[in-house]
Amino acid sequence: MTETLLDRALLRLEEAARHLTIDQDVIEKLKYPRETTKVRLMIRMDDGARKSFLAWRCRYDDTRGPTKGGIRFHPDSNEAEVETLAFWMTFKCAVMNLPYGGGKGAVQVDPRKLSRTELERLSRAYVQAFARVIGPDRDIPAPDVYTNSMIMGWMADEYNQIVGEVVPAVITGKPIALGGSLGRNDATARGGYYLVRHLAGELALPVSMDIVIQGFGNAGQFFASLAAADGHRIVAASDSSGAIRSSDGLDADVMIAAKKKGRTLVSLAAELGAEVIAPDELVATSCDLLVPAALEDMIHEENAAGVRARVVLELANGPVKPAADVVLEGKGVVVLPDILANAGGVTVSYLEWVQNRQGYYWEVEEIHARLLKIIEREGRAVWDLSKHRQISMRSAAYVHALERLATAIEAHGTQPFFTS
Ligand SMILES: NC(=O)c1ccc[n+]([C@@H]2O[C@H](COP(=O)([O-])OP(=O)(O)OC[C@H]3O[C@@H](n4cnc5c(N)ncnc54)[C@H](O)[C@@H]3O)[C@@H](O)[C@H]2O)c1
Repeated sequence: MTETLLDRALLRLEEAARHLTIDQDVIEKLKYPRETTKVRLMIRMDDGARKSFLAWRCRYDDTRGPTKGGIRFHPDSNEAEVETLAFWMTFKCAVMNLPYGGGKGAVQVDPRKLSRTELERLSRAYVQAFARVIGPDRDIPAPDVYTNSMIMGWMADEYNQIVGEVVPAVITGKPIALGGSLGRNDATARGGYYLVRHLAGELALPVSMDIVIQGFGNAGQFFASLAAADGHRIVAASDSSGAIRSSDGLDADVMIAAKKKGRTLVSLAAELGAEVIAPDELVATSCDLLVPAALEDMIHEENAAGVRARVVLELANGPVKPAADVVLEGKGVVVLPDILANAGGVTVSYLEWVQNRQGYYWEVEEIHARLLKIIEREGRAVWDLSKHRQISMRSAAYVHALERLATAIEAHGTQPFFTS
């Protein structure tokens, strides 16, 4: 049988369990998703035709609280990917000590081929189908790849219409006008940036870093902007059209402005005085920090040996395959793992949910300060654990999360069905 993405993700759980004395019941509970709902969404296209799209929502584990996780619109989305992303969310929320379990959703669609009205109908159809699955105390979606605050706004509105009341806490990553939080748009990148800054001394990173960014979307662009503002250099970057490189540094503002106009990075090469390179050359570019911010499995057995970075910051979910992890560890490259490195997004989503429930909204400085405090506290704990046990940062992050999950699973108790 071929190994799925979820099989590979579960290797991390087994690895972490070896470092802890935990009941086998805990592993049995975390090995499988609690529920995955699959539906076929039917929408009316602009030309009057009906078209259907497969969609899923997975609630992987809700031991520590309502399930939480984004909704992805992507042509390659599938059930195994949704369940794996939900598994990662379970551990991510536990690493950050957020009172949530893990969930995830997806629609198998290329949203770039839909008109705005078709996209809105599809987003509303998703909520119609999953209205009984989601809820502010049950399962709370958010944006992910190729979804954004506008889509979350439509989804929140649809939910409100179905239940007949205003329930902003059902979804995070909403527009500010509908109860979204200040500081949510750049939270994933900011969390990763705060983490690198906090551990820079331990990681022996220079004051001015050379940075390579793979995937120049939401997370990648905000990371570039934060890093450039502090005087670091972006020496290479890529999007789905290809990769560009310049040892003199690429202008982050120019790239971001061009991406907003729908241009590709490759089309900018001449203007930026950059060369166009192959995707694997990007990964092999000499730098201090490599930031994968695209999709899963982008650093694999074939290209891992070429990595010439001191540190890898996983802004994407699952960008380094387990086999590549082994190669990187052998080369002395430190990987700051996704469940910690990109947890800034769900952390500020949590702050958005808190604000929705309390009905009082914080200034952006308050959001940044709270994010900083949480990421530094948990980042430091994972770093100390990794040094203390002589294990990778990834294993340490999983151990840190698994301890919390195990405590919660045990605290729930077991119903004595078979006792006399
Ligand atoms: N946005 C968030 O809050 C958030 C939070 C946590 C994790 N993440 C993860 O970060 C990653 C990126 O998410 P995002 O929200 O920035 O998505 P996005 O859709 O805004 O950006 C993805 C980018 O990756 C690029 N890309 C796609 N295929 C590529 C390829 N083969 N090579 C190079 N680039 C490629 C796309 O062109 C796009 O620029 C995903 O793994 C996502 O799960 C995002």
